[in-house]
Amino acid sequence: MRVDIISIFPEYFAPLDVSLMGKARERGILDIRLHQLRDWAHDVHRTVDDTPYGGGPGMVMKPEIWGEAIDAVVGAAAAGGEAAPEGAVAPRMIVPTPSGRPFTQEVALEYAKEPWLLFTPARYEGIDSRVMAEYGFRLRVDEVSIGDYVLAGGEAAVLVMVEAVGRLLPGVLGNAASVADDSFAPGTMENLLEGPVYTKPPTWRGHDVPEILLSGHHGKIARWRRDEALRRTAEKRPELLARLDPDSLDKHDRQL
Ligand SMILES: COc1cccc(Cn2ccc3ccc(-c4cc(N)[nH]n4)cc32)c1
Repeated sequence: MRVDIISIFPEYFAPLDVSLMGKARERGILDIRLHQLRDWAHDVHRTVDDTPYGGGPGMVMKPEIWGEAIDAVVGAAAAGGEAAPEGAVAPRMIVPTPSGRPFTQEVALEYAKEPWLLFTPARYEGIDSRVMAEYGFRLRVDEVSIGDYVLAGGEAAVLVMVEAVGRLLPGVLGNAASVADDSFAPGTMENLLEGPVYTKPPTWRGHDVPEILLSGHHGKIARWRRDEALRRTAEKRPELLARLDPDSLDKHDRQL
């Protein structure tokens, strides 16, 4: 998967050089390319923002700069300037914003199927809306929110999304099963929160690991883990239980 990120703070993405994402880049599973938006600002101060039409606080990011940057990044492939990933003529353009559709595991799975993503994290009060209109159809623009709180810009949201999507790509996680066991992943534990996890020592500062986990009885362990997931979900995210397929709950589940 190719990932292009256009930002006035490309240094914000240094974390993508380390850990799982860093290894995925080294192994060629992820091809992440960073672009400094100001490289397409031609005035001496490399200005990327201006005052909002209609007045109001803050500044808005200028459409011309974004248009030139996106055309350069996307056009280079479309113009045959370089091999587009897996024949993709154009990327999916993803715009982080507080007013977007919720970014969920389902959306991460949707993005993980794309050969090429273009992230356009903004600053100030956002990007002139005509940019999303200009590329809406051709780049299948998706405006997404990573949560109901307001960040200072889109870069942190891009870090979150690249990690959530990157870990789903084949070969990135050592233990492929762990993706299938994710909370919110389709399958037996879907839409349930993770239960508690333990490792050695069996006792630590007077806290014992639940006996069942030391029993070696895999059927009972699986049952205990599902019970804990159901309990934790009922306690912390009851609304997720309402989304569960009733047929996926057995007699034992219903007794909890
Ligand atoms: C656009 O409307 C805004 C209103 C007030 C402040 C800001 C700040 N800001 C600028 C660019 C930007 C990109 C994403 C986010 C963001 C995403 C989520 N889930 N929270 N916050 C916030 C951003 C924007």
